Amino acid sequence: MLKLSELDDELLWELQRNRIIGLGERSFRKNYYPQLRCSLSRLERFRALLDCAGEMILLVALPSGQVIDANAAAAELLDLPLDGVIGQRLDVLGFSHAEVILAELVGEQASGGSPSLHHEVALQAGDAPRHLDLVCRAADLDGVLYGVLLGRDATRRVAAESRLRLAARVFADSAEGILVGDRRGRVVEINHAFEAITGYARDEVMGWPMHAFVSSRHDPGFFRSARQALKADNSWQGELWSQRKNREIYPLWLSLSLIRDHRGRVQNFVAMFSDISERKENEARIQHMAHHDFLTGLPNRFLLIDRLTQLLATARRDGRRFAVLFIDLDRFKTINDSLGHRVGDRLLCAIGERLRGRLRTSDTVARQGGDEFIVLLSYIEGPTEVVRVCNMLLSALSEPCLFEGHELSVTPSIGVAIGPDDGTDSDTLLKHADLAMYQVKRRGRNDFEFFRNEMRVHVTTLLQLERDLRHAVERDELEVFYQPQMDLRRGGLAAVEALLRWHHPERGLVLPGDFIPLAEESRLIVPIGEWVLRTACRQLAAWRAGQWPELRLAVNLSPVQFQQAELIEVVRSALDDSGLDPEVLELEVTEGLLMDNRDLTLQALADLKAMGIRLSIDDFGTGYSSLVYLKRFPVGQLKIDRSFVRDLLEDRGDAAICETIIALAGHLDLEVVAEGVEQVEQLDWLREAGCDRAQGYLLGRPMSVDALERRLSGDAGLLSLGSA
Ligand SMILES: Nc1nc2c(ncn2[C@@H]2O[C@@H]3COP(=O)(O)O[C@H]4[C@@H](O)[C@H](n5cnc6c(=O)[nH]c(N)nc65)O[C@@H]4COP(=O)(O)O[C@H]3[C@H]2O)c(=O)[nH]1
Repeated sequence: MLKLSELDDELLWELQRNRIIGLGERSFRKNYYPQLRCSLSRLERFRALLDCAGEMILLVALPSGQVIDANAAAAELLDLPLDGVIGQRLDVLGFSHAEVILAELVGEQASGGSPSLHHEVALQAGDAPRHLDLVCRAADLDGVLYGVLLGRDATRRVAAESRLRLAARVFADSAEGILVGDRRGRVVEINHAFEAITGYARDEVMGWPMHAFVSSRHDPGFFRSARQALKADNSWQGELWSQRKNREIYPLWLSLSLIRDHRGRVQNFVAMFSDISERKENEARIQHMAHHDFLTGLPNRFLLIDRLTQLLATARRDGRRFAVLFIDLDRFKTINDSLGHRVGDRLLCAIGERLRGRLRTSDTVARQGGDEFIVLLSYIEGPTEVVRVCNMLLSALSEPCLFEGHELSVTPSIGVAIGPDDGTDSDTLLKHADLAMYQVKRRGRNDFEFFRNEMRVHVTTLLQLERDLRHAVERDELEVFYQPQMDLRRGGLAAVEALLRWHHPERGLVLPGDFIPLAEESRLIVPIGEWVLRTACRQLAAWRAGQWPELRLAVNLSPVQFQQAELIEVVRSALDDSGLDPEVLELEVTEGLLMDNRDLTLQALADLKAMGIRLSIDDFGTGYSSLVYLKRFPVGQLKIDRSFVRDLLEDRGDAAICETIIALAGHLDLEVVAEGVEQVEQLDWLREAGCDRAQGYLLGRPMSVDALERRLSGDAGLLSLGSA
């Protein structure tokens, strides 16, 4: 629409003149023209006024909502030229709920009232949506109904409100506790999490000083440094001890910030914090686990080394001595193997408790693993003090413990090293205490010994022996000897037991007792055991093909060999290679192995049975046997330990044990072999008692192949004895 102000005077005149029909020129000029001129000017001023208004003004037809007129602010707000606004309907111009507004205006007018209606509408004008605060009113102009809409851009306010709402939501729902303080640090607002963490309700704490929540554990220096950081950076973060309403002290992680006004004056404090007690507990638990033995809860090797290092440092500084006690439990393995790991574990815990209970709190009791404990006696006055402690521990640890109906007792072997005299670093001290302990074991256990320098020589020898053993197979230094077993029922040679010998280049013949434990410890027994089995199977096949077609073979298997997944494959392949029938092979295992509940062992025992191999229990009667195991496992033979055979003629107890084992085997349909038969009388006694086989020096020592063949083919051989 053309504005009146834009028309030049002449044109305006023409226009007005044409409109005024029937008035004479003169009369018009005289009577109406000044009046008209005045009205037009007013109209023009009014128009300019509307256009100057910052608010949008729309005149819309009702009920259609078509814009009849609009001011400049409307065009600007709608982001359209004015003539793009006029003539358009409100909904087309992007007004949300235009229909509702129009209906309300019509309704209001119809009901006789015409109050202003307030609406907040969204306006989809241009790219960015805007918001308007609308004041609407219906107006009847000369009988025609119009709507007058005054609108103010509320986009910024709506956005600010929405931001505020969001902030309020975040504040309320935050899992972190939030406290807002005024410029003097008095609480003016808290959120729900604050209430949940501290136990205080909102109303209780309003106006409290913020420092009321900090525990008195902190010294003034702590607050000083926090204040300095706040001053410099407007924020501070750190760990803090706080106190809940129930007086519980707990750790929290706090972020404190300052809010300043435009002149830089502190207006508010905002404290955001989270309860980190759980995290701290977890950290402490992990820390504890990393430094303590899982089973006994005692310090582990890491912590032990740490304490040992500290003792060494103080010893260097102030010259005080301390003692390292290396404690190993005698024959613990037998208990573990025979009664199971559960009983073994409980015994270890009981020993740990006893050690802890008998020593000073300043001393360290650690578990190295297995049945080894280490005690650090800090600051000792002299050797007599250590002797007194060792004697006390010897008697305390050997007191019996009662578990699940078993009365168990173990004795300790204790090796002592004095720091820093016997070593200036932790490794050396531990090694020397270990060496001393080893000497106790060799001397017969259940005692203590101080480290001496000569002990080192012995250990070096052992290490050398282990090194040599590694090469023994490839250097062809090993040999299988065979010891005959006599059939006591029919006479004659029933079987041979394969027994390993080592021809050491410097030491000469080394017996198994001196190297099998080393081989087991280093797991060298696995390849060596395989070599023995293959060699013995080949030899048996040769003998069976020749002079002794009925001969059987007994081979020792170490528990360590049962820990290799390939054991069954190795046995099968040794049999296949030699062409032997599995029934002729007897594998000797210890009683303890049957009590080993490890899957690998149980599976291997079952597989051996399935193959048809006979299992023989070596040294029967010396371990913690349970008859249940004899039933449960595919045992075919018991070997009476030679300690019972040795004195059976003199000792009624030993004779009774031999009789009982023979009777037991009879009932369970097992074969019995008596070991260590050295006298003809023993042999006769065993035969009388119903023992199936005998083995011992009387019938032949373990021998090389040649020696055995010579011995058994001679007149004084086993056969002649057997027929005696
Ligand atoms: N005093 C006395 N002793 C007798 C008599 N008859 C036999 N012996 C000895 O008793 C041991 C019997 O073997 P073991 O109980 O299986 O005990 C064996 C066995 O447990 C182990 N061993 C030997 N060879 C092997 C092997 O190839 N593998 C494994 N894993 N262990 C083996 O070493 C142990 C000791 O073997 P050796 O020194 O050969 O000792 C042999 C044998 O020489 C006797 O009448 N009187």
